Amino acid sequence: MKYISTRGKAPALNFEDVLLTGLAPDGGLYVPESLPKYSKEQIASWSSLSYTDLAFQIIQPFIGGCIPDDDLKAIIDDTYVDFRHPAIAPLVQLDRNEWVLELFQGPTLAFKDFALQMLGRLLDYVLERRHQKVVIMGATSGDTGSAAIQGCKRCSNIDIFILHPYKRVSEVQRRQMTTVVGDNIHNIAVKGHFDHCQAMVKASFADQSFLPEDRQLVAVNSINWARIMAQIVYYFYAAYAVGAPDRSVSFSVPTGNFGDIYAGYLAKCMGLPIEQLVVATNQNDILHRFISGNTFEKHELQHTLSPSMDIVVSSNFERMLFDCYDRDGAAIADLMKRMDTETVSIPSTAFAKVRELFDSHGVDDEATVETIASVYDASEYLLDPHSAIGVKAARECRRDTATPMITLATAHPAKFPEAVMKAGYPSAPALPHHMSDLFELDERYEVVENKLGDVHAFIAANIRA
Ligand SMILES: Cc1ncc(COP(=O)(O)O)c(C=O)c1O
Ligand SMILES: N[C@@H](CCOP(=O)(O)O)C(=O)O
Repeated sequence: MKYISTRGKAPALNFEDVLLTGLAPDGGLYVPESLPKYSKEQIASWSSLSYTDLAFQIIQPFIGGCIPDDDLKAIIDDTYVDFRHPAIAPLVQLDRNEWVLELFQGPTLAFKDFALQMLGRLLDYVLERRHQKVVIMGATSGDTGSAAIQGCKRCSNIDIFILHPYKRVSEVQRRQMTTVVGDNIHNIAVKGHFDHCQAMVKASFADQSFLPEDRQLVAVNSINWARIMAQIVYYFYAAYAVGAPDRSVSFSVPTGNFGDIYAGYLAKCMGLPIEQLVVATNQNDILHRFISGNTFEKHELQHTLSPSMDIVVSSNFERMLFDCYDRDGAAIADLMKRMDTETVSIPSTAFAKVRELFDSHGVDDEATVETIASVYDASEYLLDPHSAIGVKAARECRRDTATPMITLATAHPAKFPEAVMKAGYPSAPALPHHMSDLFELDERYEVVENKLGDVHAFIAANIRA
């Protein structure tokens, strides 16, 4: 298996090299040169596998022989041992043919754990084998950061630097990052918003001269292909539970950086019968506006009750557009440049493909709170604000009620007490037992101006020899 850049000008890499990078040198994102495609019979043959056995079947072809099968199996098994539910990704029924897939049963209470607990183990394995040390630089709106720190904290070959927007993540999210002790772990609170943090990470891949000569940057954001790969698995797993592949299934996905829903799109390309893929956004609705009207226009970032999705520029949309442009790297490079500075529409043939693949809906704070309240009233099920956006969008976009509609519940409500209490829930939802001392632990983080030079200086001063 080889990986190529969406901008067509970078050398193809194998899995191990793609794991140890972020953006391609031409500024693009790596994608598999070709995807494995499975028949209905092949997909049916995996329907009774455990989560980890299914993960092995889905992931193994993407590794392209870089990791022996037995070692890969051990990594996958170990990844999910700390998940609190035996099903790993349990499905909960809200109504007739309406479900939520709980992706928050991992150690840091968000869907990011599915990929980042695996990424940490994959990196540890590969770096030990290569006797190599790397620097991780990641941007977070709250959830990627804690999952990445949790996944990488024991890796002696990694120094990890996580940038979060100062005062713009929930207190639980901040403490999940800043209370983890380790001289290889650094939290940087940038006086800006998530897009500033993400832009700094991307710019750093283009010029790594701030690092010592023997180090390279590795991404933990979903620009890293390995993140996407691990997220494909739960689409298959959930679909089996509601009758696939004999029956089609639809998914609604709370969307920010477009990584999670892109994994769903890949599952569909691999043969899973997916009827609808609903892109559910908050008020930062650039994707909803684009999908519904073919106008890509950046608005100012808005701070919402679903802060993890307070994102303007969605990294992974480029991977999607690459396919809609028949994998024309030069055209994507030009489009991306224009999307940076102008309002853009894409040619009707490419847009028709986008429309065929996705439905979308934008949900404001008021509707988010209403959805949390109405679902709780109807079924005593407490949604976090991001998952509530998914449920609301699913209800708005659903084409038929005969097809099961699964909303990805991307975070635990205890991470976002403000939104949940606005919806009438009487108190802050309890944190799971393993986090019960979160508010008693000391925090450590550095507040830094929104300047790339200041961030680089902090990183350079804190990399271990
Ligand atoms: C809780 C939560 N839900 C949804 C999302 C959106 O996922 P994606 O960025 O993969 O679109 C994020 C982060 O981006 C998140 O943290
Ligand atoms: N919501 C994310 C933002 C970063 O997205 P990623 O999936 O590209 O890492 C977060 O919680 O940090």
